[in-house]
Amino acid sequence: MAAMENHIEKILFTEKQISQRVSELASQITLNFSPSTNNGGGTLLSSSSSAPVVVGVATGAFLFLADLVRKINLPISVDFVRVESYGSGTVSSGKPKISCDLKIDVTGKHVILVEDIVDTGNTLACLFEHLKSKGASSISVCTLLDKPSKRKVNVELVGEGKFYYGFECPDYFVVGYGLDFAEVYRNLPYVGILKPEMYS
Ligand SMILES: O=P(O)(O)OC[C@H]1O[C@H](OP(=O)(O)OP(=O)(O)O)[C@H](O)[C@@H]1O
Ligand code: HPA
Repeated sequence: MAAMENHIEKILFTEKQISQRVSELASQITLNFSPSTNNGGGTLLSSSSSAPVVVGVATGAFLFLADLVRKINLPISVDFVRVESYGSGTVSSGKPKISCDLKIDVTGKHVILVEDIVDTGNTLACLFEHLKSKGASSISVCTLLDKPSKRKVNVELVGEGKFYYGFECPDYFVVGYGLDFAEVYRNLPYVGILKPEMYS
């Protein structure tokens, strides 16, 4: 067994499960943002409506974003924003800091924020305020993991925005597929829990 795998207590979501779910999410997004598609969810984007700007929240979303956008069949734009609130620990500082802003002007655009995980919701709340102040016409969220048991803040979706999520995450601090502990383990191809001694 490779060295890094020896650090893992349990795999929660396998590479195959993640890949399958990413395809499903990409299909849903493609359908919901296709011009003149009445997708059953009530959204009807006119053919003049521009394709969304997909914004990855660095660093954690980098793998999910890369896999997701390759499966979205729309002429989207891609950008990044960097927000930090966990540092090298497992508890949110409660004060996310935007340390790198978007390059693309999102005024009047549909934005899809791509996250690896929504945990307390602090990061999302901070980004929503930021994107609203920039005049995005709708803000959706697409997160691989949703951890509702830890939620402290809920955001109100903007415009026709929707909340897409891959899996509900149990109440553990998880690593892999972009998620880190102290900047390590992001390159694991699956999501899992570390052995207790690894967190110390
Ligand atoms: O809902 P919350 O409690 O705010 O947690 C979610 C955020 O925490 C992590 O980012 P982090 O600040 O660790 O930075 P990183 O993406 O560089 O790992 C994760 O990537 C999310 O962006
Ligand atoms: O469970 C988690 N793992 C890694 N990073 C995180 N950021 C918020 N929650 C988590």
